[in-house]
Amino acid sequence: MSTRVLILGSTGSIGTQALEVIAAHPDRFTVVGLGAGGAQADLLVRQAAAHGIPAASIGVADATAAGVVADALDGGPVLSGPDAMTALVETVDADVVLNAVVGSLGLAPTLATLRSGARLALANKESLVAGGELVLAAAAPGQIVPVDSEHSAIAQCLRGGSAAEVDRLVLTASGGPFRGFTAAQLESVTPEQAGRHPTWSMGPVITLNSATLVNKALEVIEAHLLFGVDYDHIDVTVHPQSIVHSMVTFVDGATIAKASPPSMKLPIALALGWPDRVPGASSACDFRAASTWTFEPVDDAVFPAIELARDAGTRGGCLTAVYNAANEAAAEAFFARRITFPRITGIIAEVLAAADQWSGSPGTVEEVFAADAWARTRARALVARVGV
Ligand SMILES: NC(=O)C1=CN([C@@H]2O[C@H](COP(=O)(O)OP(=O)(O)OC[C@H]3O[C@@H](n4cnc5c(N)ncnc54)[C@H](OP(=O)(O)O)[C@@H]3O)[C@@H](O)[C@H]2O)C=CC1
Ligand SMILES: CC(=O)[C@@H](O)[C@H](O)COP(=O)(O)O
Ligand SMILES: [Mn+2]
Repeated sequence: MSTRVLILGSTGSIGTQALEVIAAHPDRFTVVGLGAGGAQADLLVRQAAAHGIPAASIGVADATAAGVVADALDGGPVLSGPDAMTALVETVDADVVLNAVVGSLGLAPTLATLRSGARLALANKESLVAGGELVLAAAAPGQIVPVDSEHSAIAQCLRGGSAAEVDRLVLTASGGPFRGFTAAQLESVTPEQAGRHPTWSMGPVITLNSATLVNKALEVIEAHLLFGVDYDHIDVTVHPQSIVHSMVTFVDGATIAKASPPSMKLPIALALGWPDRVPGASSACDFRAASTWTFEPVDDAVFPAIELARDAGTRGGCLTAVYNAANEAAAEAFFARRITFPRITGIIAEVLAAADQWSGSPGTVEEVFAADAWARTRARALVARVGV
């Protein structure tokens, strides 16, 4: 039977690649619903037409764009407004929900998916980082399948093994466009430079997060939550080729690595079809040709994002939500050229330093939203105070 897939964030980098995977495997997957923000209404309309999605199974956050989409489809209203993704999850019967929206606004749809019983193919790492233990508590065993390439790699390395055998998780990082830069050089880098990722083509926010190494920082928290491994047993190594997507070192000294050329189609297809692999999802490494893989330590003095995340994660509670929200606000300010690149992590550090009241475990999702809102307000105040 075909797996029914609901895609949140269908117009983005992950969403469009997921639709290509599904179109290439019509025998295995069927799209049953689409959701997006509304910035690309034309694309959403084309996707709906191509996959035969009725208006009732479409969600658009922006109300004006929702009207445009509904008019173009000529089939009645679409779900709209800030809760449209959650409403979509609650309305559309799906076996798998791919959460590929960007930012912690993905938290409510993540929780709605877990409530629905569908498998959550999770690209939106921010929802797990923000929701933390609350998300884990809402999930049935195995209900969350990671799409993020590193976590997909680790899940593959762990197949068939027992948790007691794991010694360390090793996340690989490309190092981003500013690998090897000094702190002084980072002072003058631009959003355009930060947008040129050396190995991956992705949406603008995760591309900037890769440049600051905040992406890797979020991924350390994501790995801690998904695999239950302590922060001091999670390493990050810079691997500029982005061929080894992550590794697991076991108690007997063995390290298992997962390697493939950099393409998100493999982890997307695997998460949609989990636990089965989808033949031809990506090309494979060609070991008949010479190649070189290198690994080097992170320069934590120049790129403090990962250490800040370890600290926030270890302090616990809502501080990972605070970390993420401070970053989202600071990234917005960097895109608007209101702050310099190093101020992004500077602001995260300052917000976290003042965030002791958020170190308790959240009892409800409203507490997470409150921590997120507090951190954004605080970060924006720092932006306004300092400027470029
Ligand atoms: N791209 C990649 O290779 C990888 C991405 N990820 C993660 O996947 C997620 C998506 O990343 P990516 O695809 O690159 O991002 P993009 O910016 O390319 O796409 C974001 C998607 O989210 C939608 N969106 C924006 N705001 C809202 C909203 N308020 N409600 C509903 N949908 C909204 C956008 O719709 P629209 O633009 O039409 O308004 C778009 O479809 C992120 O969490 C990222 O960290 C993880 C690993 C790899
Ligand atoms: C493809 C993917 O999973 C991204 O999260 C990727 O890892 C970003 O590259 P960096 O290693 O530069 O953060
Ligand atoms: Mn990743």
